[in-house]
Amino acid sequence: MEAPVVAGIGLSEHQARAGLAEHGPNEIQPAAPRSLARRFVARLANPLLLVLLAASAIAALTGDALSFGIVLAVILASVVLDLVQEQRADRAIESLQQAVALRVRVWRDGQCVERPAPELVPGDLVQLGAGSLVPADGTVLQATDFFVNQALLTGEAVPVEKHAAPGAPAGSAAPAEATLQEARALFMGSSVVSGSALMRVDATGARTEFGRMAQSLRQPEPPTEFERGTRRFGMMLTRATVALVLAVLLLNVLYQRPPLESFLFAVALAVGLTPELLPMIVSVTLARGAMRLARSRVVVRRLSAVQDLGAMDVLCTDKTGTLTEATLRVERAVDAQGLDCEAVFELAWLNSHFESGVKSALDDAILARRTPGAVPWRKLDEVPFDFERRRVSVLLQRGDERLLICKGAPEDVLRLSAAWDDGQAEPALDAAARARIAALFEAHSAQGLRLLAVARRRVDAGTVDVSAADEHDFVFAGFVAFADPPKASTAAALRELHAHGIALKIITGDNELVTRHLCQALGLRVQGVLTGERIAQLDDHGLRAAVTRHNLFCRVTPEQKNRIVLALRARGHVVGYLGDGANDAAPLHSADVGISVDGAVDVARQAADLVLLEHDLGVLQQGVREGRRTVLNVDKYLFMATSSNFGNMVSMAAAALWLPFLPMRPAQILLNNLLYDLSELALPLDRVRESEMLKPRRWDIARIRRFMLWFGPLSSVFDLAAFALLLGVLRATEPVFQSAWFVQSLATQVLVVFVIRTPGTAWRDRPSPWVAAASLGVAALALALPYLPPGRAFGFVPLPASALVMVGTLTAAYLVAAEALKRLFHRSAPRRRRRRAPGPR
Ligand SMILES: Nc1ncnc2c1ncn2[C@@H]1O[C@H](COP(=O)(O)OP(=O)(O)OP(=O)(O)O)[C@@H](O)[C@H]1O
Ligand SMILES: [Mg+2]
Repeated sequence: MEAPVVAGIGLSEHQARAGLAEHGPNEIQPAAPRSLARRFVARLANPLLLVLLAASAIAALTGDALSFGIVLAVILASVVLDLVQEQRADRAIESLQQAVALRVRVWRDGQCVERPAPELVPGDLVQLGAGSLVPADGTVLQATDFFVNQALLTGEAVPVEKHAAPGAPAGSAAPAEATLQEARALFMGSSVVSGSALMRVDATGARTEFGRMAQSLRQPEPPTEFERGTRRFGMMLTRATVALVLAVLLLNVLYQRPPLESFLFAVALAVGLTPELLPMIVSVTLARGAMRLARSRVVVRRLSAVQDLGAMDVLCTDKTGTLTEATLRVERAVDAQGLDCEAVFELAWLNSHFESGVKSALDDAILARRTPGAVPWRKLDEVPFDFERRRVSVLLQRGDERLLICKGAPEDVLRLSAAWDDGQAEPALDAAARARIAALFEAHSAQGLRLLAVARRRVDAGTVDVSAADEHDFVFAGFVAFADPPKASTAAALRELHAHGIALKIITGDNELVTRHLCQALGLRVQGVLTGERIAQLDDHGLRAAVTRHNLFCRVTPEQKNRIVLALRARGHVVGYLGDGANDAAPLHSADVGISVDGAVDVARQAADLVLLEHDLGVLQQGVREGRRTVLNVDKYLFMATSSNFGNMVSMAAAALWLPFLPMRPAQILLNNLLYDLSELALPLDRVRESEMLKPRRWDIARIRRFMLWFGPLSSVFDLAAFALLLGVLRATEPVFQSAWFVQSLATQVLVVFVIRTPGTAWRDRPSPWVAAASLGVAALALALPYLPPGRAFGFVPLPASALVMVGTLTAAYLVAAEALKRLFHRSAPRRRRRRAPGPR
């Protein structure tokens, strides 16, 4: 149906629902709804499990129905365990993310309402204003001074003006091939720089230009360091597993063991080796971190950002509203001679009043100082603000009089001025006058006052529109000075970040003097200042060399902000970026962790991984700690998986060769594995040592590999001792051997957590009660199983006293040895190069 053009009508909710059913949600890659059933199937599609199922089904056919039943039950139990945990975490996160999803103002049933962007359908009428993201492809129906940035599609950062095509029948369909240059065509992914417009949605989701482009490029987000690490680790174990299984199979065939049982044994070993809980442990720890952060009103939009936050060692931030109060105050308005002057303020006020771009904190302060009365001026046109020009001009009319008023960064406005206003006349702006004005600017800046310069020019009565080319030969009027005090909480928050090993860099569009003053107020040591001018002369290589030495970047353009972040990343830093403006969108996106605030413009908020709902930097430090906790707890899991668990499986494979029977039956191995997994469920809840929290925590696969090489053999030594004692001294029968070995293997695997979980002394560093309960509980269960009826089903028999003593002694000895080895391990840790973090004195 044809959408009516009149704002105030739009689609009805009924039509919108029908449209949604027809066209689907307005999303580029609609997240496939992952039902529990589908996840379940996906999990079962693990080739290892399938092979195991098939093999035990064959075993069932040959008469061993019980072991098939057990295998099936154990597999189901572990898959369900995993799924339920993951599903719960996902739910909680999703509901959090709803809170910061992109919302649009759309006309429904004759009223302008706010709706999530995915609910838009073709035909919807959408209201756009400065700072909005264009949520779909469409046509401009009405516009006032409406400029958009289409850089995402064209790569060109200069804002282009869009308007309803003159004479075009309102509401007519968009041409089939709407080109980007077309003045009334709007495209998803562009952002509104200034002005306002009513837009009719023509295409949504994957059918938009942006959707098509995304489809053809289809660049999945590059995996984070953490994801790469876990994947590589998984590969490493998989390779080890495959080699082991093949070797066991081959040798069993050589020894002419029963092929089916050998095969089942090998596959069960492989299942035991796979850290199948790793994805769940990672997502549950991350989700827990995210939920804790939510309590401090921080919304995590990308879950793995929590971990990146823990790894972050450099935080870049812009200045206004993040380090300083969100609201500024006009201190004074002065003329070119430094005298208080209301006329200067009046010009600034007119400029802010008529400007239609994103109202910055500076505009808010100007507008707040005076209550608007009747304004004799009428606005004709505007050259909107952008962060490259750093100024905004409006063209006003009063009777025959036409005035172009410009306000912006003092250096630039001064450069564009040819004369100055001394109250009576307009003398030329000679070198002496320029020097005087520059000195005035510096004197104010050095007191921490932010200055905007104001200038004007009379233009011919015939002029109705202006562009950036008209911004010249101004008459310099004066300055408006703003107080931009640091937030009360900032200094403490920065000290905390510093104590946590994070270097701070300020990247601002503002000038050096003001920024230095702020640093002083915050007690931040200035290591070096790099200005936008200087950065423009550096190539990427030069910038890379410079970024680490400087911690203040002033008068930089949005593109330079991005270059700085990329240079820091290229130097191997894990970079966080905190910002709220349209000029922060690109660096927010390219940083490892983009952090924005709730009041930020849409582009910035949507580019961020984390959104702070509360304007308090203190929560950042809490986020950092959550991130580090995650990495540390995931490390514990991996240390566990690579020490006893891995060692036990390897020993079993080796033992299978010279034992007259299997060291454990396939079903017993699976049960062993399931119980071991159970004991680890509480790991995400574990405490971590304070000393461990104070350094950035990066994924360190080399360290885990080293750990494996130290602890794997230790475990094997004790395993082989057990085998030798059981067989040689205790003369154990097959069921006794298997029962005893089951108990010992499980006890060592689960109890070693108390040793591994801390680099300190095991008994001085208390674990979370959950972890303690889970480990002790599983160890007790293992001990009890041979005496319980279900244990019989698995082929366990009660242990003779001698076997019990042996198991107890060996387990205790193993734990003591592990504790000793751990100290050596942590003491011998290769020292990482230390980076000096600039920060508070
Ligand atoms: N509304 C405005 N009108 C005129 N000039 C402006 C306006 N907003 C910003 N400017 C100019 O552009 C410069 C850069 O803008 P802004 O300070 O917002 O950049 P930023 O990099 O986000 O810095 P900050 O750290 O202060 O947030 C300002 O220092 C000021 O000179
Ligand atoms: Mg800013």
